[in-house]
Amino acid sequence: MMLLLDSGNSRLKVALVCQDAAGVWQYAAEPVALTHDAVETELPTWVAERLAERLAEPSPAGLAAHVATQATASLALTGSLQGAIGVNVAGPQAAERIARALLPCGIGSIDWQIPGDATLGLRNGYRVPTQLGSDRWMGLVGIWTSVDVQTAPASGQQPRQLVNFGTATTVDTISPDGVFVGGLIVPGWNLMRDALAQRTAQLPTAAGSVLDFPADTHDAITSGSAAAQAGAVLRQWMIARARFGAPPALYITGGASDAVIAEIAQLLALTGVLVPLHRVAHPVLDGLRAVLRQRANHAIGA
Ligand SMILES: Nc1ncnc2c1ncn2[C@@H]1O[C@H](COP(=O)(O)OP(=O)(O)O)[C@@H](O)[C@H]1O
Ligand SMILES: CC(C)(COP(=O)(O)O)[C@@H](O)C(=O)NCCC(=O)O
Repeated sequence: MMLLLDSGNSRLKVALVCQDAAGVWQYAAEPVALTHDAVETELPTWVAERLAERLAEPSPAGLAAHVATQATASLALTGSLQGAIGVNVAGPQAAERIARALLPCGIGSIDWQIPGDATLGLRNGYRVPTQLGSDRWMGLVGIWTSVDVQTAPASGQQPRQLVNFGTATTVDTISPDGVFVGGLIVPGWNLMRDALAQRTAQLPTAAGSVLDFPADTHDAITSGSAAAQAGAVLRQWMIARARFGAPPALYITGGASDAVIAEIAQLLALTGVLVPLHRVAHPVLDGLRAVLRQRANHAIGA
């Protein structure tokens, strides 16, 4: 079993995966999102509980408590974890905290991924490839390779766009021939509203509705933030459609997706083209799964 980590600016997303008979790394449990403040207490417990469930050991709660409080986990647990691979955009302190939290689970080091020129046939068009956020890159690898996305695939001629409504909002485009051609970084849904509340004298932290013609302060801020988020998506979608001559397939992810997805759908409907919005739960973790698979294939010479 391997541990996958997606350390974003707000939350750490974690998954345990194991290889099936076909060599595909499958989720062994539903991935979880933890705040960074909770990593030291909750991460080792979560890992131990999931491992214990998988190994069908008795008293998972007891084992979890053992791992959380002791310097070393039971041999059966630690022995079943082969390692940890991840991406981190939350800074070195977050990485250290995660590494410390995983020591009792038998993880001595984490294989943090950095974007390169190409991964699994997807080419990185960033001017300095390593400057691209590793979560953005791994998310793109995820929608480029994921089995789950094959259920809602882009045709070979279609560009693909991954929109991540996280702490920041990113809107990234893959050309039909497999090049990440660039993308937007926009203040995220909550950052936008927080910035207005913190940097103006009169504006509150808004709790309004998204309306066409907002007529009070809360609705005006909420609608304005949703419009800015959706406007960024629509801009990239229209530009990519013009550039590649085909409507991009849109993949939506991130903690704040629910707040804005209806606004995007409404704006896209105004374009007169039917554009399905594909929700993807864990594109970054999916990308990491694909990287693991590639490594295994290389190891056996496939
Ligand atoms: N139900 C929700 N509605 C709106 N925003 C949410 C909701 N749940 C989480 N968020 C926001 O989503 C962001 C975190 O999402 P996540 O995808 O984990 O981001 P990151 O990868 O940057 O850590 C935060 O800004 C958080 O406030
Ligand atoms: C753009 C991001 C802040 C998004 O982080 P997130 O909201 O997912 O936590 C992150 O991917 C990042 O720090 N990127 C480095 C700069 C770049 O991608 O150009």
